Amino acid sequence: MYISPFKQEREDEAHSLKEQIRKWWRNLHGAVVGSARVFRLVWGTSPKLTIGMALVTILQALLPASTIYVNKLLLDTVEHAIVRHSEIALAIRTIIILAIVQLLLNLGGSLLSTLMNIFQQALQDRTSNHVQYLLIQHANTLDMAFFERSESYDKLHEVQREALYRPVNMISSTFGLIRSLGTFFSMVALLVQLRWFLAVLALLAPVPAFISDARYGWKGFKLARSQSPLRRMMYYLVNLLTIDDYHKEIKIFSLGDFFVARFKDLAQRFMQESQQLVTRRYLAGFFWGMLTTLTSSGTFLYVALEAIYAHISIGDLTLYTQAANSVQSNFQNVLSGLSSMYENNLYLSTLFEVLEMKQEIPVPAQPRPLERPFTQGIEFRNVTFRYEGKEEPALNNVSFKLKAGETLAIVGRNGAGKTTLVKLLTRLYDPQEGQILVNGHDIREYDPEDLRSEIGVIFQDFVHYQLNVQENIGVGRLEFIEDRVRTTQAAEKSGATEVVAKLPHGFDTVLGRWFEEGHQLSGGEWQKVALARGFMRDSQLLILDEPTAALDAKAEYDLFVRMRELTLNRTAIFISHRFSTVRQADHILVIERGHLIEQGSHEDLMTLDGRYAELFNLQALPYR
Ligand SMILES: Nc1ncnc2c1ncn2[C@@H]1O[C@H](COP(=O)(O)OP(=O)(O)OP(=O)(O)O)[C@@H](O)[C@H]1O
Repeated sequence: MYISPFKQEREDEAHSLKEQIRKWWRNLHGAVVGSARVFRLVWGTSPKLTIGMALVTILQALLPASTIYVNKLLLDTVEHAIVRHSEIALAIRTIIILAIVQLLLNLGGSLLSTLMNIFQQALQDRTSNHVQYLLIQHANTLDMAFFERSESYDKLHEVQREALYRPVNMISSTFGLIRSLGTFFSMVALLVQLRWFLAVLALLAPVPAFISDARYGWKGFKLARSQSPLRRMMYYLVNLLTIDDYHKEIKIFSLGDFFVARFKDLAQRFMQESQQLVTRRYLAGFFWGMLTTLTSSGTFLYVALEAIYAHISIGDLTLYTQAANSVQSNFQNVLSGLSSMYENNLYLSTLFEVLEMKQEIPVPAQPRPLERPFTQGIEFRNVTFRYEGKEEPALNNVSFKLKAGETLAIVGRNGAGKTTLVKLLTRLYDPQEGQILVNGHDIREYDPEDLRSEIGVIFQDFVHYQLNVQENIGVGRLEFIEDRVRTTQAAEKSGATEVVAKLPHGFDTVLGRWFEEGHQLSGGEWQKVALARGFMRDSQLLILDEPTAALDAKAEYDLFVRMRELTLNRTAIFISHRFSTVRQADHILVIERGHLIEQGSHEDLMTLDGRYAELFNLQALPYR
């Protein structure tokens, strides 16, 4: 059967209209539910300020109708006095009283808007701090996998950009809505007394403008979402050019202009897309707004004619025109309040989405306590792990055992899967297949926090905390963050003592360049400080991911002399590309593209004459 494309289009339109209405309803419902959630959030920030705002709103709602009514009374009194000269004295007294009431109402109005500004600003600051607090507190409970998804960054970025001010916006639009509704109904009551049909007209005129505005609000949100990666890239470029860590390389490779040009390019694209939408939004607003203006002018003309024919008084005329204008503008406020609630709700739904995300690594209901000391070491049983979105496993069917108190070295080329093994052992991820046992039990039986507290890890890309040395080392064990004796001991173990000795305020020197009087360290010095952090813990398992990569030959030698003592009776794992380090381990794993291809002691592996022997000889070659 042939279906005319036009008919099809109309059917599509009808279908989409139905869909649209359904969507509208859903969105309106969402906005109301959303506003309840936001209200709880803002209330949680400051109940007093929220109540203050609510009270001011109610008073503000009733003010315009009162002012207009007093105006009417004033004009009617004047008209009476002009017509009937005999009652002039009484009229003057009434006018003075009414003028005082009007003055008080005006002063009251200014006072209320001043109070509103104060409450709103105070609530705004508190709420954005509160939201930021909730956000970092929640982010702290999320897993590594969450932080590795680009859409997580988009959402976090959107939340940081929008969700800090939107809750108070939402509340003020809700209160604004209540205020407009209050004023609106009081005005309608005034208006209906005179001519009901003008009230209806005033009601209907702003509807198209509202529909158009809400539609553009939705489009704006969709655009902001789709532009999120673009914005993040811009943000990243700003970071590249403003953070000291990157500056050196950018200067030497003369990359500055290149990145600035890229930023400019992106900014232009970004501006073009969003400006087009903003222009269309305001033009549509202007166009539909004209309808309201026309209605308002028509009303005025009609009422003026009614006054000329003496169907209504002069007081009625002013009441009528002011009330009609006010009904229109307040109805428009109600509708745009709804549309802005809806828009705010879209952005805030991302905040709640992030806040509702749950930790994916399951924690057992009744975790098994970890024994001290470990008696059974570590075992990987047929462990296979794939990163999200990757086909090839980063670790494929890996099995090995390590006795308690032994040292293990892991070698392999870049990207072989060494760090991944450590991440699995510390439960930053769970393997898809196989089991990891610590002290004879699957690590999933332990509380991840307990497990991690028994492990001291220093990753290859450790954090350069822009804090003082004491804290940089102390964060290794928070309960002793201020304990100078312990941090000094840890620094001795890692070789950081000589670094500290050179600093102007010793342990109290702030490291890095971000804060005032910050002192920058060299790569190897930072590594010694980070290592000290690892030694702060009296953990049963020490893991060092390329601990000597940034150390000079003497520092590396010293560290390993100490390491023997330090790891005595303690299980230790280190990842290293330096075979002088690796050969000292009790057990060595050779990993290649996720597979464990060889394992044993240095002597075993040299006798085997396989990949380990090949790599070892390759590294030894230049020294022969
Ligand atoms: N977060 C991640 N998401 C997806 N893939 C990852 C992630 N981290 C690592 N990979 C991939 O997993 C593989 C193993 O990475 P891993 O970091 O374990 O290697 P590595 O042996 O420690 O390398 P290197 O010696 O360079 O530090 C690599 O192919 C890497 O691209």
